[in-house]
Amino acid sequence: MYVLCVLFITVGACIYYLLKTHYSYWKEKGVPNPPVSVVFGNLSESITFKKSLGQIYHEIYQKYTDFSYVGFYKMRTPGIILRDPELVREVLIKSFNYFQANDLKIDDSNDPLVAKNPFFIHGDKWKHNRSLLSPSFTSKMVKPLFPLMEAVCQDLIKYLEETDPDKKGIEAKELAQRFTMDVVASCAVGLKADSFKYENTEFRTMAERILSPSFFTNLKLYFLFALPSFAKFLKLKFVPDDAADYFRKIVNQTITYREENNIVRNDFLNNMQNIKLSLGKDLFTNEDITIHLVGFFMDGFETSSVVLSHALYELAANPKYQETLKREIDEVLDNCGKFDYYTLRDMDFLNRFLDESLRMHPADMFISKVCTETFTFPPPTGKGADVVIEPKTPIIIPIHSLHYDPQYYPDPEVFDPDRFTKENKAKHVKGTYMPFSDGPRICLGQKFALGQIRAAMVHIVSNFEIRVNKRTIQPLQIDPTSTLVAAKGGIWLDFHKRKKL
Ligand code: HEM
Repeated sequence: MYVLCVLFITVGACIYYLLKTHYSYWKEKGVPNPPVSVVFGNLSESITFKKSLGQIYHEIYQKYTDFSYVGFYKMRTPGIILRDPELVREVLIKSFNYFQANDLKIDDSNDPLVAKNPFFIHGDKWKHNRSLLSPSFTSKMVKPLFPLMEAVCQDLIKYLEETDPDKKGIEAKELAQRFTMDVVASCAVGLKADSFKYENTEFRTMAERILSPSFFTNLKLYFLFALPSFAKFLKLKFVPDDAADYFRKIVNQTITYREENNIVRNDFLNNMQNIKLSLGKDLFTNEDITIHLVGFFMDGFETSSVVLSHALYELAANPKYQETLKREIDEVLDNCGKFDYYTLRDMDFLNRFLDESLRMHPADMFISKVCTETFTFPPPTGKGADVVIEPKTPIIIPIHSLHYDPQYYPDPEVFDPDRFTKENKAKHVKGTYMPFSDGPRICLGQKFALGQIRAAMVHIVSNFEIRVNKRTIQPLQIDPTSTLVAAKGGIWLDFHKRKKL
């Protein structure tokens, strides 16, 4: 018994020593890092969902003010959190080739419908797919989709007119999800998802199986982001089999119907059919089309809902800006008679407002790249030896932290659209504002996303005065269980119909 105890303690001590020495990686390189817990590194509070990964990175960013970057341990893997905007630009733009991969591993054979989504791939495969998709996301291609977005805006207004007569409040994220779901279904594949009419259409149920935040989706995404090897072992996937089969069926049926009836509709599916025609059906198959359609949905639905719901909150919380926007809308209508893609794109106050809302509430608190070839960083204090960054090192770009750093945005908690006047924008330090990221991998769907968000905001403010319902926890707090940014307790708003003059 005595021998067993000694053996047990010795083995335990050895394991502890090995784990502890493993965590000396950054110290040996002269890079500061916060204290670690054995096994989980710096992520232990995220395991229990006490803090999200974004919140943990933000706290580290705020503590190490004298350094251009900080080391940390993603479980046992040494990673880096950038603090210096110049280094952020180095990683995202100037030395893109060394950091071109996102830190997310997808098992192609287990998750075939995300295998070619640009977000998850890199190298030549990424270049090829990005160049195939890019033409579908230019202003010229998004403009014809505007009438489809407007049709959904009409459904949204009708829904708001008929819902919540006793003003218990409408949850803005849920509202925004219905809106973006219908816009994506219509603009991607020509389907009427009817989310404002019915609670559970098949399209909505299947689409929500992919990304809509629930406890299990968040848990699954957490494993995929923080413990990719474990996620692989469990065979976790972004797109469950039934949802994958449903989208395959929709694509095959719609393509067959359009081909047999010579139907040409200005939408994403039509662009994909044109690629199939130019490359040939063996090089670009219906499965490829399904992959890109699901990608459109995965990349665009939840992100746009987050941004729209927070913009609606800021309108409600700042009545004077809401009235300024209403006046701008009235002026545009007086001058042009109606909205179109370009008139909304060029509305000065609307854009300043949205830029500021995206500063305070970027959908992703951070993006995570991974070093693919050995690279050298200057020393984190500016003095001493350069630091060699080895392949496979995760590099965190802390979008939220840069947006809230008072040296770049004074009084960062104050909502102020004037930060984004033309003159003030020119003074921003490069590399400090990036709700859509930057460089060759910058969000492909930015124009589409902003188009639909502007359309919804303008239609809502034309018809309703928005106020914050008392169910909203103010100031907004970040929900630590959510992968993308979400407000704890939800964003509850009242919509009061404006009287027509
Ligand atoms: C307001 C809504 C949106 C926000 C805030 C947003 C933000 C982002 C961010 C931060 C990235 C990461 C870029 C990087 O890895 O450096 C990204 C990538 C991407 N986004 Fe968006 N996005 C939005 C909407 C959309 C929409 C509507 C689509 C398409 C319909 C889309 C398609 C993509 C794609 C394909 C990528 C991967 C690009 C690449 O790696 O080459 N996004 N987005």
